[in-house]
Amino acid sequence: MASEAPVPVADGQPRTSSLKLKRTLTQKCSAGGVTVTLQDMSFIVKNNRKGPDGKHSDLALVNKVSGWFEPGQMSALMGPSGSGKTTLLDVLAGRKTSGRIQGELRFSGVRPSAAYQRKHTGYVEQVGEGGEAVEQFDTLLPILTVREMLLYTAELKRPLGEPLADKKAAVDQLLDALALTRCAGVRIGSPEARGISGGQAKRTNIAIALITDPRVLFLDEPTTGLDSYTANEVMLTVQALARGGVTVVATIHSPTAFCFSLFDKLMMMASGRTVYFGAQDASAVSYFQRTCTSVLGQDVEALAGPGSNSAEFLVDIITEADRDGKGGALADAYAASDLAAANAAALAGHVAHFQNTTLPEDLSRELATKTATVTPFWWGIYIYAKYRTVRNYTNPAFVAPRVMDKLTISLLVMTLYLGIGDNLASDNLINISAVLFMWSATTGFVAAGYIPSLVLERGLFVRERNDGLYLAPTYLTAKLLDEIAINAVASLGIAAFTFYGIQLLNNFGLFYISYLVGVCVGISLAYFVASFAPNMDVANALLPIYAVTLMFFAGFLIRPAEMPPWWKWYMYIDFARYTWGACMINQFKNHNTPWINGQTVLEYYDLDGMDEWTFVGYAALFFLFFYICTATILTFKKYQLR
Ligand SMILES: Nc1ncnc2c1ncn2[C@@H]1O[C@H](COP(=O)(O)OP(=O)(O)OP(=O)(O)O)[C@@H](O)[C@H]1O
Repeated sequence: MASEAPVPVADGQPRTSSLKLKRTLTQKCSAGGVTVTLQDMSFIVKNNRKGPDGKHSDLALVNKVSGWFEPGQMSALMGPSGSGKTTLLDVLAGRKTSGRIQGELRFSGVRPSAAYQRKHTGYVEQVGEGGEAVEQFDTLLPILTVREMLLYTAELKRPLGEPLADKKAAVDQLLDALALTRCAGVRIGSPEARGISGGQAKRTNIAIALITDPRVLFLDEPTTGLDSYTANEVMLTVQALARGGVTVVATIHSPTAFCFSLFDKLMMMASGRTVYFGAQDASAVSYFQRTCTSVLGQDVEALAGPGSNSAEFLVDIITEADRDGKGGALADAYAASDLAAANAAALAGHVAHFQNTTLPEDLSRELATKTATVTPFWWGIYIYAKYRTVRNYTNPAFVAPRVMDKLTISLLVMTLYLGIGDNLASDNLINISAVLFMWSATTGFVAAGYIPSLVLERGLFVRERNDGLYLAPTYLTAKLLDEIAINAVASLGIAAFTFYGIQLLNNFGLFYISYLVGVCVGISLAYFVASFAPNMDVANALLPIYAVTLMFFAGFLIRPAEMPPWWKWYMYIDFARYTWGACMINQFKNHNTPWINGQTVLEYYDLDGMDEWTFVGYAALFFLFFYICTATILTFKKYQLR
């Protein structure tokens, strides 16, 4: 493997069109690169440890860090574990959801909008921490192949007006550049049904971050969990991107000597402060040799002898100093050094340069963007259906639970109550009321089956929303439509089977629609619970408790007239009362026999004078209510406190 020398690319200047490394990588974007400047950047949180005064004081996880990252170069953020590298990267990429940011962050001299940072920078999150390759799948869709995953992302994140052929070409280039062509047609898979390898999953995540040809690419621990060959290969590809004009900043822990040699610039941190910012070459090692001798009183010359890995040497001496409580002294030494003075002058030069530079129009527009997504709401729904719904509907693991739950209940109900529906003898009325009650109330219980679909793909949702693929309501609507369509078909067959098997009376259409509305309310209820429950266990415990309350207050187990006044209100917010009530009115209205007057039955359950379609409408309002609540939670809840 061989690396390339940096090619300076000025801001606003076209990036090089192609590069020959191990593979050819073509940068389609001819717009300019971006220089990221940071002046005295701090990130402050409330310390989660109480101070001597018993209070939680402010703590700077990143403390007055300054520097710049240029297009065409690859910069490494290094330092001991917990030194604030990821925190700084999150600040640069606009991914912080808590804390206070201070200082000046500018992209090509412009303060970027939050939407710009999310939409136009590529960000590969740290996944697979501790070498756990499995976690790298959390942000990918197991049902899609690698190519489909990239095309799905391209269709959501690249401009709507771009022809599909161009999007496909961009995907093919990325597959080639990241050595994913051989596994392009392989399903991504999951821990249960393995598809691609951990290294391929990592490279797929990088390809996703590159799908829009971003001008700036942030990578958090891109080589974690990869073997040294794959790590080198991935970083070589990233270097090719940098040489193509992308500004690359990566946190990196223990790079191989080869990986480390690919970086042009180094920002070393300890306890949130800069201890070195400068070139990644022999000067970095000699800087620390000098500093350690003078500041720490340690002769570290021998450690960096020939053949030693300089990345290891640098991280080791900083980690050791930090553990000995001398990280601050290293940071002070840097602040007082000639290097820091030269850096400050160079940074001031960069800032001044941009004050006198007119940026290309498209770059200025990008930097000022206020919209978080590239494509509109309806397109998000269409793309979800095109890639995910179509695949879901041919996946037995998706279809079977959605049909089997209804089929099982229907078979049970049918065989238990066969042919009793048109027998209005007084001793049969309770059976008819009971079967309609069970039929309606079970929609709340079976809804628990829809919880995993939201909880288990939370990592994916957070990543895709952060990347600006869609807004929360788009995702929620697409998922609900996916569920409603399959449930509408399954419910039709099963409702017909039940209605005619039991020989219920009056309008089958009402019976079917009221059941379908009940199923839809159940799904939106499940999503609502899944949206705020911290995990599957909590969600699975909450929903059945609520479903039990629905049974009590529907008006069958205790009649409304006998409900204590302090509980009666609950009946009105019980959607099972409306779906069951609609079926009861449908069954008994206008049915008078020598033995019984249908109206009397309805009066007995306090359903007289009600309209069945109005009841269905009331039930549908619960769907709307849960939908609005879920969309609000998905939009505003900080699933990752970072
Ligand atoms: N509220 C808080 N109070 C005190 N310390 C905190 C708080 N939030 C985060 N930290 C600490 O801030 C530090 C910065 O974490 P960060 O993930 O940025 O480090 P890192 O250098 O990327 O580490 P690693 O290499 O292990 O990923 C950690 O030591 C973490 O424990």
